[in-house]
Amino acid sequence: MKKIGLIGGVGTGKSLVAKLIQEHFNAYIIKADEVGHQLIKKGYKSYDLIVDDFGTDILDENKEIHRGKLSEIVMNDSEKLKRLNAYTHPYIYDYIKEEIDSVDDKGEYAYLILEVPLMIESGFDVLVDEILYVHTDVDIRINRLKGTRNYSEEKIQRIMDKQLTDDKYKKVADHIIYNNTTVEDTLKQIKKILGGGQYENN
Ligand SMILES: CC(C)(COP(=O)(O)OP(=O)(O)OC[C@H]1O[C@@H](n2cnc3c(N)ncnc32)[C@H](O)[C@@H]1O)[C@@H](O)C(=O)NCCC(=O)NCCS
Ligand SMILES: Nc1ncnc2c1ncn2[C@@H]1O[C@H](COP(=O)(O)OP(=O)(O)OP(=O)(O)O)[C@@H](O)[C@H]1O
Repeated sequence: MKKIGLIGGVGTGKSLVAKLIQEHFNAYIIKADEVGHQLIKKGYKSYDLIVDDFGTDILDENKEIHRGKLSEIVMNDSEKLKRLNAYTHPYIYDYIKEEIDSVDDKGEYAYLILEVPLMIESGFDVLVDEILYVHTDVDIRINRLKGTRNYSEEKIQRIMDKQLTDDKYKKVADHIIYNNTTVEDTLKQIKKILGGGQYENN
């Protein structure tokens, strides 16, 4: 099983690329964002660490962490973001490592796709064999995110400021996918990279 890490800044199209790979290839997908959302729920260690530090104002009526409120706090304060990362990343890493090992043991998949926005910054790259960077120009990302996720331009800019520059992403990438235009064009590039048709579903 080849393990491929998907990287790229907010809104570049990592989820789209993961979905296309899943539809067209024999691939198992892990999304670090979703693992992170699960592991900050009530009952997990990260929840306790976060609430101890940031207080109960970040909780909703069910005493779960309100991610929008927490995001407002940490995306405006690099020190606080660093602390949030320290409360979450080690647990996300361990969870993902275990999941990869278990998928590998079953031997059912040709590819493992790991989507982590902070792959390099957080050292998750040791879990994969190759890195695929999804690039989309900033103005296109802003328009897409404003349209589909209701993010404000300021929020998008603040998140981008906390992430690597395009040049740094490019430097660590084994492959680059340009997702500026159509989904069909992006799929064509994916097929070229994973290629051969050997593991294609159709
Ligand atoms: C800040 C939180 C609460 C915001 O949750 P929310 O549901 O609003 O956003 P979501 O998780 O979908 O993230 C949206 C995008 O923000 C960016 N982002 C998320 N966390 C971080 C971070 N720690 N540093 C930089 N960018 C980040 C990513 O591009 C991500 O795709 C949440 O992202 C979080 O708990 N982050 C810390 C854990 C983490 O780093 N997860 C990313 C995978 S390792
Ligand atoms: N080629 C494309 N054409 C049109 N819309 C696109 C294209 N690629 C992505 N989008 C849209 O842009 C938005 C961002 O894409 P996506 O969610 O895949 O990005 P992401 O890199 O996974 O973001 P995040 O870092 O926040 O997880 C989505 O609403 C998606 O539908």
